[in-house]
Amino acid sequence: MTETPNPHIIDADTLTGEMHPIRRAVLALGSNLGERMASLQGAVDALADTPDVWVTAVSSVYETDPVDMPEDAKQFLNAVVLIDTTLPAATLMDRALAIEDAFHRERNGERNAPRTLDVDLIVVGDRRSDEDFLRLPHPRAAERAFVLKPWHDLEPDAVLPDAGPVADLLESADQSGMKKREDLSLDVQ
Ligand SMILES: Nc1ncnc2c1ncn2[C@@H]1O[C@H](COP(=O)(O)OP(=O)(O)OP(=O)(O)O)[C@@H](O)[C@H]1O
Ligand SMILES: Nc1nc2c(c(=O)[nH]1)N=C(CO)CN2
Repeated sequence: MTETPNPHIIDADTLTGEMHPIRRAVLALGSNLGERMASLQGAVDALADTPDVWVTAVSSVYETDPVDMPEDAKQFLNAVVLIDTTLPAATLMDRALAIEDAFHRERNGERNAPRTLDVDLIVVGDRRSDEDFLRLPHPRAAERAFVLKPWHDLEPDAVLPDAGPVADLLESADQSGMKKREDLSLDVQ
């Protein structure tokens, strides 16, 4: 499937018209509604099926207390996926939103609403962006244990640009309310 970059954003790569370099990206997945594992596995499969995206690692699955959500919000399953990609970051964002939509993600305009599937771009190579449509690095990743812990499991030496080593961020983050689900795992095709 060929995808068109979001017309509202002109990626630096798009302007050059050159072959895109391969970049590593870190994506965070979350689900707290419906068939949570099916949604997370579906997201991994959809990423793996995306042309010019190669899934290189998938973390363990963590069950986590909802953070900054309504009191009656249900527990999340969270995981992190590492990919290599030649897609421009804006195209990857479009793809992430399309994958969320495919899993019946309903948007009511509220941030932090319960969701069948959330696909967040945490970092995409050294790409920086400060648009509403795409902020990179993800502005709230540095304090989210549900992102940092599975990422750290996969890449103990990872660094979140502008924030610091993931290991240090994780030490400062609130890790209560999250536990590894040893009985669950995500497959990579
Ligand atoms: N790095 C990013 N990853 C995912 N979505 C992003 C990113 N930067 C900007 N967005 C935009 O944010 C919107 C999605 O917001 P959403 O409702 O999923 O927020 P949220 O998941 O509730 O909160 P949070 O952004 O804190 O995870 C989309 O329109 C998307 O284009
Ligand atoms: N535990 C947990 N809490 C959240 C999550 C999430 O994925 N897991 N996502 C949010 C908005 O993206 C807000 N709060």
